[in-house]
Amino acid sequence: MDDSVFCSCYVLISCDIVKGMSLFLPGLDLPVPALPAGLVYTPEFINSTEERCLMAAVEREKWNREISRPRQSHGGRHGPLPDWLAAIARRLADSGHMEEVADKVVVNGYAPGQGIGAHVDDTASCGGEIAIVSLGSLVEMVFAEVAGERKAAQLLEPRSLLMLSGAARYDWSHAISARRSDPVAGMRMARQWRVSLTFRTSVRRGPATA
Ligand SMILES: O=C(O)CCC(=O)C(=O)O
Ligand SMILES: [Fe+2]
Repeated sequence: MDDSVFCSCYVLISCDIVKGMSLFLPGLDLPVPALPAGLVYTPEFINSTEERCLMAAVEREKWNREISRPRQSHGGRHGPLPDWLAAIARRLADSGHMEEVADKVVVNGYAPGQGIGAHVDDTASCGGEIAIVSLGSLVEMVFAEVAGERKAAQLLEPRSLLMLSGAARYDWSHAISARRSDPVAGMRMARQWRVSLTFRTSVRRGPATA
């Protein structure tokens, strides 16, 4: 390889490592930041027909795509989950991905360029397992240790399932950068309209004691 090409590649790669981005570097034995414990990624959790049906169900919600990251809440204090979400919640438990059947779901819509800031999901109202099903577009989710410096990233492909529990749920924040493309195999992949379904369980509080 011409030295100047090698140098510019090396600088780009070094910057990516410093930023903690995920890398796919065939033939180069460079460290990739470790993912948080408790993060389990499953590609193709649903099939493409199911994805289309779920997208159609979501579209019935009449999204306002003009507002930043529109979202809809189902279940929990809003009542029982609609059938199309209850079926996925049941499948998450039956397939062993979740210990409990999720009773609430947030549906997030993202136009290209929209993201979600770094956060840890509310611990007072949500249990220890979070399941995110992605529809429509690939996106990179970034993770940052709350009481440390470590960072990591995971590509979320359409139809995938991301499970967060343990350290990944409580000790690391997760975020999606507000930008129009994501790094894939050394290239940039343009985002499309993306919808995520985030399944959680309500924390049930016992009766107050005197
Ligand atoms: O859209 C996603 O994949 C993540 C959503 C999320 O983190 C949340 O609603 O708390
Ligand atoms: Fe979240």
